[in-house]
Amino acid sequence: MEPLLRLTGVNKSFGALTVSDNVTFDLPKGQALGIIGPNGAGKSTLFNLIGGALAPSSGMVMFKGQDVTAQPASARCRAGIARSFQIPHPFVGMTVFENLLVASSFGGAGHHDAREACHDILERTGLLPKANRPAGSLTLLERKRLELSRALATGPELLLLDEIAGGLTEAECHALVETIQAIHASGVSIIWIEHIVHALLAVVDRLIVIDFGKIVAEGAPRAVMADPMVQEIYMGISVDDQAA
Ligand SMILES: Nc1ncnc2c1ncn2[C@@H]1O[C@H](COP(=O)(O)OP(=O)(O)OP(=O)(O)O)[C@@H](O)[C@H]1O
Repeated sequence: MEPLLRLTGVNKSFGALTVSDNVTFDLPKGQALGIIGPNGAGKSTLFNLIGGALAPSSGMVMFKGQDVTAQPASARCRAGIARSFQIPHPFVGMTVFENLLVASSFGGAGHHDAREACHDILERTGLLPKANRPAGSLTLLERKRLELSRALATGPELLLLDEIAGGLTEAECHALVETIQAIHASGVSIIWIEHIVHALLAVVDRLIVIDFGKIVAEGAPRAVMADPMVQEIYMGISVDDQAA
């Protein structure tokens, strides 16, 4: 079966710095994929390349069997790729509901009734009680939920989540994980970059590790995390320390 997303030999450099190094992987429809790696490894850049904020130096991005490599972010959003950003930047002077209405007008969801669709999304993400509040008055958790809601309002088939659990308390993180699990269960495919590994492992079916722009490990999440090479790269535990 054709994958939902296919990256083939994707390269990106900023001057002499290679931040995406021959990245190749498939995302089957319905999968939740986690991406981890040290700071500066090139994870957010990969989202920029998938979402269309950046064009690769070489390589190909295919979505639903179409070559989208040359398409801008707006076209990829209409095609069904939505993204949440590491630092939420809602329209702070607008209400939560208005923020969703704006997002829904950019996507390809083709909602029969956009207001009803936005209402339903806020109910799913737990933000309905805040629908008429200005986005600028929200707490960090609520802003993260709004970021997620705005991405959902575009009607995505693929949701890219960039460190959405960062900065939350343990209880807030747990609540957000439950929301993301429900979104995944509703049929949305997910790629989630996250440093909070236990949150990631509660959702994803597969894990990719990136270091210096390269995929260095890939597979079943717990097997990948148990790989001594991954522990050395990601957690600073050297293979020698473990042997000692
Ligand atoms: N537009 C740009 N111009 C020049 N360098 C950039 C640009 N965007 C990112 N970089 C550099 O590319 C490297 C990878 O950045 P990226 O944000 O993709 O890493 P990351 O893995 O997401 O890191 P973090 O976990 O800290 O968010 C970093 O060294 C960063 O400084």
